[in-house]
Order: sequence, then structure tokens, then C-alpha cells
Amino acid sequence: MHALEVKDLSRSFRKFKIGPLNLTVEQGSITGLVGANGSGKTTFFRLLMKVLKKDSGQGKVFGKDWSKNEDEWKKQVGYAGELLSGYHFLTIRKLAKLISRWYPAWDHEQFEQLSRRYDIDLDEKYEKCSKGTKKKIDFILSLCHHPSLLLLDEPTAGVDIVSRRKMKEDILTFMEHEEKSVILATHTIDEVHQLCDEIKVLESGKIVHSFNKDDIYESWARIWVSELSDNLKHHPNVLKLETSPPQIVTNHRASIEAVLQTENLTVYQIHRLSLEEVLEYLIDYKKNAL
Ligand SMILES: Nc1ncnc2c1ncn2[C@@H]1O[C@H](COP(=O)(O)OP(=O)(O)OP(=O)(O)O)[C@@H](O)[C@H]1O
Repeated sequence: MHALEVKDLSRSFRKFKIGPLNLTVEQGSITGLVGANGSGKTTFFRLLMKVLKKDSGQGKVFGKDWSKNEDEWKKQVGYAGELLSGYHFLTIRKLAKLISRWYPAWDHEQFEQLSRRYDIDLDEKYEKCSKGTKKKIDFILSLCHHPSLLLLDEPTAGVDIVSRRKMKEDILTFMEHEEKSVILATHTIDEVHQLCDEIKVLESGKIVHSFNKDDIYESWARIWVSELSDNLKHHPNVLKLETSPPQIVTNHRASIEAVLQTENLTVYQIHRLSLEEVLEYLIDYKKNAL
């Protein structure tokens, strides 16, 4: 059973369309959602949580039909986003009390413990807290009903270095139970590097790339060659060509090496691309495309 299955999820606004999105999230995995500002990451979470209405699409959360059983599957999901926008005048303590009524599994002890760990003043009103503190509170509140799927929308944006480290630790602790899953929208490369198993790249509301992080190191490379043959120039796995000196960027090293061998072309150098280079390349794909 998947943690999440989404089929043809879409929503159009006047100037932006998200979807149709199709994706599955395996239990026991962390999926990183990356993409330029405005590519649709937050909108995706809002559609999933039904903060926004979809135009079309279906899905399942832990096998349960997403359009039905809402009360049931929402108990299995923790969303660190903006669900409580109408209640920001409350203190953190009252906010937690309110949320705890919705979740039978609410863990008050964990809430107290995490609040101490992140140095949260429970008697402060949410709306009075700093940007980073709000992020920490959202994170804590998303965890305390013991969800199985955690949706984290840039959880560390504006968060101090120490709390950022603690959040990463807490995400990994959350993942210690095999059936848990996370979708993490982030602009931070070391979070993708340290936390994510799968990566999905969003561009203009569409998932344009989807891959396993470890595959990147095997498949992506910059190769310096003696000549740019026609076969190389038109190969679907050659994503970029440079002429001086002749070199290519590929997302499938093995198939390019086969072409090079068949055509008897000399390889001068091969460099694996780092995760950062690959993501930068994918996120900026249109601009880089020849
Ligand atoms: N309710 C809405 N009405 C009109 N447009 C909307 C609405 N909600 C989202 N959008 C549009 O959807 C697009 C994607 O925004 P979204 O916040 O999902 O991007 P993002 O990838 O999360 O960006 P960032 O990385 O900056 O957080 C934007 O162009 C935004 O204007």
C-alpha cells in the first residue's frame, strides 16, 4: 500500500494551472518537492489538504479514497502549513488545545517536550511570533497527533541554524517507524541531500522530473569527447551540448557510453554531477535547453 496516490490532480487559476499531477509516495520514504518560486509546491499541499478545491483528480491516502473518508485520512496526515489561519489570535497553548480536540491520538507530552526543545513560549499569541518561530510551531503541531504521512512546506525557512538541525533530526526520528512517509518542499540543497530518497521537480505546476536520489550519482555526468557526432547531438539522454571543448551533459551515462563506444569516439574526461548541479540544471531546464 502506498502512503499517497494522486491521479490527474489539477486546478486552474486565472494565470496559473497546476497539474494534471500524478504521483505516488511509498511508505517509509521521504519525497523532496523542489522547484522554482511559484512552481506550485504550496498549491499542491493546499489541494491535497483540501484547503483549495480541485478541478479534477482522485487519490488515496493509505489506501483510503481521498474524496471520501476525509475525517479518517486526515488523522493520518500532519501538515505543517497554514491550516489554522483563522486562529492566529490564540496563544500557542490554546491553539494546541484546539487542535488536540480534533485528534484522538494527540500526544500532549510530546507537544510539551517539543515546545521545550524548540524554546517555544506557549503563552505567546501565534500572530505575535517571529517568522522562524511560527515555522517551528507549525512543525510541532503537525507532529503531535502521530501522523503517518507528514507534509512539510519549507519547514526550515527562516529558522535558526540550531533549530534547523533539530528539525532534521526530528524528521529522521519520525522516519524510524517503517510505515512513516514525508513529503518535503524545500529550497535547501542539504535537506534534499541528507533527508530525501525520491525527488520530484515541479515546473509551472507540472512534475517535470521524478527520480531516486541515488540514481543521480550513477546516471548524471558531464563527458568531454573528441567530437559531437549527430547521434550524440540528437540523443534523448543528452541534455546539453557545449562545443568548445566538445562536451555533453547526460542523465543516462550508460546509454551515452554505448554510443561513444559504437562510434569509436574518444572520451577525455568524465565528471559525475553533484546533486546541487543536477537540481540547478533541472530547475533551470528551460533556460538551459538548447
Ligand atoms: N488562490 C489562488 N488564486 C490565484 N492564483 C493562485 C492561488 N493559489 C496559488 N496561485 C498561484 O499558483 C502559483 C504557484 O504558487 P505556489 O505558492 O504554489 O508556488 P511555490 O512553488 O510554493 O512557490 P515558493 O517556492 O515561492 O514558495 C503562483 O503563481 C500563485 O499565484
